Amino acid sequence: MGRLRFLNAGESHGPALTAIIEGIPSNLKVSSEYINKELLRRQSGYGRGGRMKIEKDRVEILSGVRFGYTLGSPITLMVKNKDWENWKDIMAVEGQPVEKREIFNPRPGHADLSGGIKYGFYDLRNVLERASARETTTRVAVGAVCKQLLEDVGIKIGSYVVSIGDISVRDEIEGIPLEERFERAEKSEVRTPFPEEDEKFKKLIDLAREEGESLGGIFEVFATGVPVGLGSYVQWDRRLDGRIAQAMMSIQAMKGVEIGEGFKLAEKFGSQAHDEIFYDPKKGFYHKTNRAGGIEGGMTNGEPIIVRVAMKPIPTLMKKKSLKSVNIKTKEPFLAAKERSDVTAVPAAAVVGEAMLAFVLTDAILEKFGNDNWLEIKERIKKYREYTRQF
Ligand SMILES: Cc1cc2nc3c(=O)[nH]c(=O)nc-3n(C[C@H](O)[C@H](O)[C@H](O)COP(=O)(O)O)c2cc1C
Ligand SMILES: C=C(O[C@@H]1CC(C(=O)O)=C[C@@H](OP(=O)(O)O)[C@H]1O)C(=O)O
Repeated sequence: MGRLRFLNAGESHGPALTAIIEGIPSNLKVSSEYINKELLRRQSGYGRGGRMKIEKDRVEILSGVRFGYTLGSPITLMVKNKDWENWKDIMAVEGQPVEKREIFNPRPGHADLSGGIKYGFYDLRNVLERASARETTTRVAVGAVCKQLLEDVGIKIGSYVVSIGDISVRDEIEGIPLEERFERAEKSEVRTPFPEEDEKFKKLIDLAREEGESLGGIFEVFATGVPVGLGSYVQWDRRLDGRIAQAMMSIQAMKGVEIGEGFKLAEKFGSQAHDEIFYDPKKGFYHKTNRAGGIEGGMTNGEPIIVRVAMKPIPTLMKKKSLKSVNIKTKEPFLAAKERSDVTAVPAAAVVGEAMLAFVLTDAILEKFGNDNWLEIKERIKKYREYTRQF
């Protein structure tokens, strides 16, 4: 909605993934080390498949930065696909493939069939290469640039996993501060705030793997230190909750988004559903509850933003649990199965969710406080925070 935008490009097994971000102001300190840490976080998490053993994602900054500071010009980020070496002949970027390995078998739960029909391909690799969640690598790189901007003005973004399959810690997280949930999740192999309970989740994931099954789950992403008044109520497409929901739903396999208490609010009486307003001469207006998840009327209300996202189970299944499908050439039925896939990727998806929230919030910050020079913008944010306290 604002001026910030990014495009990414790249096929899952192509030579590299790239992203161009435009609209990041000048004079912001950014480091590739920070980006690489985020890329590593996205690659980890129990339940990932063989591909993650091959890739060691590292960013190369190709434009828009000099001496560690942004120029205000487009920033190009590139991550090479190590797996490309193994797929060169199949991907055949130029000319005829040396090895022709076409895919005529569409997998249920993927873009394969609709994508083939829509774009007129019988080789479904032409669809799956771009529909793959591999591209979320560069979303995380973009998000890492945005996070560096946000952190410079005291806005922190984090996430943690709430459930995988039918095991949930949703009730257990009540009462634990958001930042603590995040810190604890960073020590967990499945990214829940309870690393001591990892075995329970790992057992379920192992069982799913043995059965040729896959799992989905739920994660939460939050932002603290957010000023009041990002986004707007004046037009549908300026509403911040709508923008966040779109950003989350755009991640492969995400099927539901809630802000704050979300669907639970629907069951409550009004008197239990809203956040009462209080005033303190030192800190200004505040709330004692945060059922709204930090957003009212399409705008931030100064409380932490809390977003809950549901991911469906990974659609690629192993032989034992193959799903029925039909070959697009022969029209013969077959059982969809592959030899390599993640069993679950909820922990990784949470990191992608952080990146998407970082992007939407950076966009909203720049929309409200200006676009050109970060040093100027930072001053404005400081003054605005003071004004908010005194309002
Ligand atoms: C981080 C991440 C990793 C994923 N890994 C796999 C995978 O290994 N195998 C697979 O079939 N789908 C995987 N997916 C899910 C598919 O990309 C997704 O289900 C598919 O594109 C269709 O999703 P849609 O219906 O939401 O568009 C992954 C998704 C994410 C976010
Ligand atoms: C490569 C990544 O995720 C991939 C997402 C994905 C899919 O279909 O979405 C399928 C798998 O890739 P492959 O078919 O090469 O085994 C995952 O590994 C990644 O997250 O970096």
